[in-house]
Amino acid sequence: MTPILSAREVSFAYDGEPPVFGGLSLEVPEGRTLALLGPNGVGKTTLLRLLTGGLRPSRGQVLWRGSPVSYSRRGLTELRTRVQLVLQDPDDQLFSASVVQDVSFGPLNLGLPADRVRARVAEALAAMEIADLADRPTHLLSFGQRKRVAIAGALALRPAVLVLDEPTAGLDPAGVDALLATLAALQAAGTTIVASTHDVDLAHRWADDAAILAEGHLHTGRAADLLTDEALLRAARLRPAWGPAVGRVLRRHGVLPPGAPDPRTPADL
Ligand SMILES: Nc1ncnc2c1ncn2[C@@H]1O[C@H](COP(=O)(O)OP(=O)(O)OP(=O)(O)O)[C@@H](O)[C@H]1O
Repeated sequence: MTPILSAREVSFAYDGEPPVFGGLSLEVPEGRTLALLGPNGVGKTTLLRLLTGGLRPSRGQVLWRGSPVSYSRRGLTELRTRVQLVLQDPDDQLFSASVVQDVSFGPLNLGLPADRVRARVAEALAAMEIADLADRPTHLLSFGQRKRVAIAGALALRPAVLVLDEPTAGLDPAGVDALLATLAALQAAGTTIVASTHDVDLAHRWADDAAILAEGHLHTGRAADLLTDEALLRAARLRPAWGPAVGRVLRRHGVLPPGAPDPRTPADL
């Protein structure tokens, strides 16, 4: 099946800087969740910006449903109505006076009528559990609250692909659980989700597929396989996931039958 979004042999360098990476390829299958992992500064944000049209590859192509993305104003507008990037720092994303104004911005920009904008905003605020913040000035909110507002702003556009740069950084544990529940509901409704993270446990718990960027190479595969590859995780300065480590010990002691899957959470265990 043609991936919904892909990068083919993509290279990128910021102006006057050495290349961040060269010749990376990635396929994002429709309807699945993909976690992007790798050490600080390896180029995860850069890759996410390339996939969402914010940056243009120096070489190679980004493809939407198998067709190269057009970097014309129209091509980029089309891409961005389908693919939404939520930045790591909400302050790079939020600029309106109140929460409701910020979350309304995208749908209003699409030219939707006021009642549909209101419905989408209410739905996005409810999904991120911030309906009570609707009329608050954005700049007075906490970091985690602003992060949820930024995600709600993307959800209000009902993208086919939601791309999140370190979405759980700065959220409290209940906030992480709420976000994962929202992402699960979005995936059940058909949304494809890509998220970068340094948290291998989270990726193991959440993602179908994984991509690990380390030492200039992008390793891709099923999350269950990639996130149990200890040598690769070490090269990417990542800690092995909790679930596979526990699974290995339990198998060694005969508590878990050989073919049984690793636990993903303590509740699973
Ligand atoms: N606007 C920019 N101009 C020049 N260099 C940049 C710019 N943005 C990022 N870089 C450089 O590009 C490289 C990749 O940065 P990027 O933010 O993509 O990494 P990352 O993997 O997301 O890191 P982190 O895990 O710390 O968020 C880094 O060396 C960074 O210094």
